[in-house]
Amino acid sequence: MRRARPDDQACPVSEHDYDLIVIGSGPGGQKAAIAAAKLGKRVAVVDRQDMVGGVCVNTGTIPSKTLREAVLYLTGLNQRDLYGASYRVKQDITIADLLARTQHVIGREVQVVRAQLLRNHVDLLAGTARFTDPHTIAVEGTHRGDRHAVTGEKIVIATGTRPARPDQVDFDAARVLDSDEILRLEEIPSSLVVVGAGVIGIEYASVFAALGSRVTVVEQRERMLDFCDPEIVESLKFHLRDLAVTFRFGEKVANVAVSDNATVTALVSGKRIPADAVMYSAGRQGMTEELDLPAAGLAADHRGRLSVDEHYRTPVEHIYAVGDVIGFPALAATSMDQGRLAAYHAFGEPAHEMSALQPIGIYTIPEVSYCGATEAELTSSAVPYEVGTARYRELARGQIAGDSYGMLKLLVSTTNRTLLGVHVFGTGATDLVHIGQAVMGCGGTVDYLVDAVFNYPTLSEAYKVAALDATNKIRALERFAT
Ligand SMILES: Cc1cc2nc3c(=O)[nH]c(=O)nc-3n(C[C@H](O)[C@H](O)[C@H](O)COP(=O)(O)OP(=O)(O)OC[C@H]3O[C@@H](n4cnc5c(N)ncnc54)[C@H](O)[C@@H]3O)c2cc1C
Ligand SMILES: NC(=O)c1ccc[n+]([C@@H]2O[C@H](COP(=O)([O-])OP(=O)(O)OC[C@H]3O[C@@H](n4cnc5c(N)ncnc54)[C@H](O)[C@@H]3O)[C@@H](O)[C@H]2O)c1
Repeated sequence: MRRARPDDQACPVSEHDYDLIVIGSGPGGQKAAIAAAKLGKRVAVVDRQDMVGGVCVNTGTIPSKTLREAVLYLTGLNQRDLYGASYRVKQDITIADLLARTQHVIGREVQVVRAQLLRNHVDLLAGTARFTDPHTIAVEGTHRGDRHAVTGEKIVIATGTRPARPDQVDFDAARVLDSDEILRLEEIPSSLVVVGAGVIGIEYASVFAALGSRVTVVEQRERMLDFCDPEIVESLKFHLRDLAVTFRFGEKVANVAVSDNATVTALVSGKRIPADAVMYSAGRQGMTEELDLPAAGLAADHRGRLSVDEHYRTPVEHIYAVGDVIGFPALAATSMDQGRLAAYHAFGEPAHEMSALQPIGIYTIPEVSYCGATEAELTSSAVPYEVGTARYRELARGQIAGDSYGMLKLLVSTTNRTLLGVHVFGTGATDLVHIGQAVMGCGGTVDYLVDAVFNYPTLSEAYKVAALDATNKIRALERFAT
C-alpha cells in the first residue's frame, strides 16, 4: 500500500504507510490532504466511491446552489420586474430539467476534486474508514471481503454530518425526505412542508416557492435566522410570503402521516398540514458512528461531534478533526481553512490562525449576506454606530438588473469611523459582501468608501452611496455637538 513519493529518498523511513490519512473527502479533508502533500508528505484520503467531494459536492452546497441557479433561470423570476409577472423561460419545468444541470455540475466538481488529489500524489482509498487502533484505519469497500488496513502517523477526521432524523417520523425517500435526499423527488411538489427554518430549510423553501410550490415552513423557535440583521430577515420573510410561503413559528411537528399520494403533518398545537411532500431540515448530526472512536481513544458528544483545541487537535495528539464534524460554523469555506491549518500544524509548518472576520452567505431568493457585527451586537456591547443605507432601486445597475428590493447597509463607528459591519440583501449579495470584508480586514474607515471611485453602473456603487449616507448622518451629529 505504501506509495513512494518522488522525494522519498530525502525523507526518513516511516513506520507507517502514510504520513497523513484523511477520513472524508469534503472541503476540510481535501484541503488537509493537499496542504500536507504540498509539504512533501505521503497522504491518503478515504471516502466512499460515490461521495468523492463530500456532502458539499454530492448532496449539500453544490447541488442546492445549482438547483437555485437552474430555478432562477428557468422560471425567469429575476426578470419579471422587467418583462412582467407572466415571464417564464420554460413553461412546464420538470425535475429532469433541474436535475440535468445539477448532475452536470456535480459530475464536473467530482472530476476537479479527483484531479487535484491525483496531481498532488494523494491516494484516494474507496471505502468506509474505521479505527482499529489510534494509528490504524480499516477501509471497508462496497464489495464483500473488500477490506484492508492502512496506518498513518497523523490522522485528520473530516467526516462531516448527516441530517438529524427524529425517531417518530418514517422517512421513505419519496414523500418524507431529509435535505440530503431532496434531489430524489420524482416530481416538483405542488405543496411542500419544510420542517426547520435554519439556513438549509429557508434556502430550499425559497427555491421550491420560486418553482410555484405552496410551501409551509414549520419552526419550533419564534424567529428564523436570528444571527442576521432583523431588518433584512423581515425583508426576506416579506418576499417569501409574496411567493406563497406560510410560516408557522413556535410550532413543533408531532408526526407525519403518509398515503400513496399525499402527506399530512400534524403539529403539537393540533394543526394539520396536507402537502405532497415533507422535507426535514431540522439540524445535522456528526458522522462519527462508523469510526469506532473508542478504538482511537476518542469519544463524540450527543450530536456526534468531536471537540478540538485551537489547532484542530483532538485529545489524542496525532488525530485532528476539521469541518462540520467539529460543529460551528459548519461552512464549506471555514472547513477548507481548518483542513489546511490542521495539516500545517501536524507537520510543523508555521501559519496564521484563521481570521475572525468571516462572511455569512445565505442563498435564499433573494440572497442575504453579511460580515462583521450586527446592530444587535453593537447595541448590547454599547458600541456607538451610525447606519448608512443604499437601495438598489436608486442605483442604475439595480434598475438594469430589475432588482427593486435589494439593499446594502453599512454599520460605521461614530467614534473612529471604522467599518464595523456590512449587511446585504438582494442580487449578488454573497459576492458584494467581500468589499466590506476587505475594508474591515484592513481596519479601513468609511472615508475610504466615500473617496473610492467605483465602476458605473455597478451594484458595488452601493458601498459609496451607503458610505455617503453614513457620513452625512455622522456630520449632522458632529455639527450638533460643536
Ligand atoms: C443543503 C446544504 C447546503 C449547504 N450550503 C452551503 C453553502 O451555501 N455555503 C457553505 O459554505 N456551506 C454550505 N453547506 C455546508 C457545507 O456543505 C459543509 O460545511 C461542508 O460540506 C463541510 O465539509 P466537511 O469537510 O466537513 O465534509 P463533508 O462535505 O460533510 O463531507 C464529509 C465526507 O466524509 C465522508 N465520510 C463520513 N464518514 C466516513 C467514514 N467513516 N469513512 C470514509 N468517509 C467518511 C462522507 O462520505 C463525506 O463524503 C451546506 C450544507 C447542506 C447540507
Ligand atoms: N448558505 C450557507 O452557508 C449554508 C446553507 C445551508 C446549510 N449550511 C450549514 O448547514 C448547517 C445545518 O443547517 P440546518 O438548517 O439543517 O440546521 P439548523 O440547526 O441551523 O436549523 C435547524 C432548525 O430546525 C428547527 N427544528 C428542529 N427540530 C424541529 C421540529 N421538530 N419542528 C420544527 N422545527 C424544528 C430548529 O429550531 C432550527 O431552527 C448550518 O448550521 C449551516 O452552517 C450553510
